[in-house]
Amino acid sequence: MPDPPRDVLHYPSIHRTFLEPHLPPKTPSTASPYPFTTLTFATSLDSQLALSPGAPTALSGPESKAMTHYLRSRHDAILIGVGTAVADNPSLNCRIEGVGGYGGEGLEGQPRPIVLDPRARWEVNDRRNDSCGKPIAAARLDGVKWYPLGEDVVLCGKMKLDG
Ligand SMILES: NC(=O)C1=CN([C@@H]2O[C@H](COP(=O)(O)OP(=O)(O)OC[C@H]3O[C@@H](n4cnc5c(N)ncnc54)[C@H](O)[C@@H]3O)[C@@H](O)[C@H]2O)C=CC1
Ligand SMILES: Nc1nc(O)c(N)c(N[C@@H]2O[C@H](COP(=O)(O)O)[C@@H](O)[C@H]2O)n1
Repeated sequence: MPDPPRDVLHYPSIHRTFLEPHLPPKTPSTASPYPFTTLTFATSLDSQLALSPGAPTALSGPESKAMTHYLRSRHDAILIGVGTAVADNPSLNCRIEGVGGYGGEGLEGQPRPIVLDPRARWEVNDRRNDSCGKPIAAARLDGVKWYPLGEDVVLCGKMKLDG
């Protein structure tokens, strides 16, 4: 088996046990028509998300970063806004040990990246396709249509753009 990439992250089983009640069930439930959604973000002590608008800022320490990637492994998709896509050019893959590309096979445990981009500001590059191999879906909200930019369609339901 090839060595995992150097940026592989480890998340201890004791922490996984603690998180389990807050995670989507491993067996999908049909009880709700809505997706199981988890909001995750890092803030500074003075409640900032970034040093300034558009400045990529690493706030998480190693344990928190590993937890974020474990959460990614337990969700089907990871959704960000277009400002974040433009500012950070994020990978949006999962780098926890055991997922596809990090000791696992194929795309196992890799979330699908989704960028909410109602005015088509984001210039798509191929970085995310390279990193996790899944097509990217960018959503335009006007007219409640969804425009897939890869081979797949991601259906997230209808959304209304105010104003
Ligand atoms: N520290 C952390 O954990 C994180 C930090 N960030 C940082 O946050 C900053 C960007 O975040 P945001 O300002 O939230 O911008 P954003 O552009 O990432 O997210 C806002 C989203 O809301 C949509 N939107 C705006 N008005 C709307 C409306 N009326 N109806 C429906 N959708 C609407 C926009 O199209 C956009 O997709 C960046 O600097 C990024 O680095 C982003 C994610 C996590
Ligand atoms: N968990 C967390 N900690 C931070 O300090 C952050 N700045 C973020 N930002 C979010 O993660 C994205 C970067 O993802 P990749 O590591 O490139 O895959 C970034 O775009 C924000 O959504 N998160």
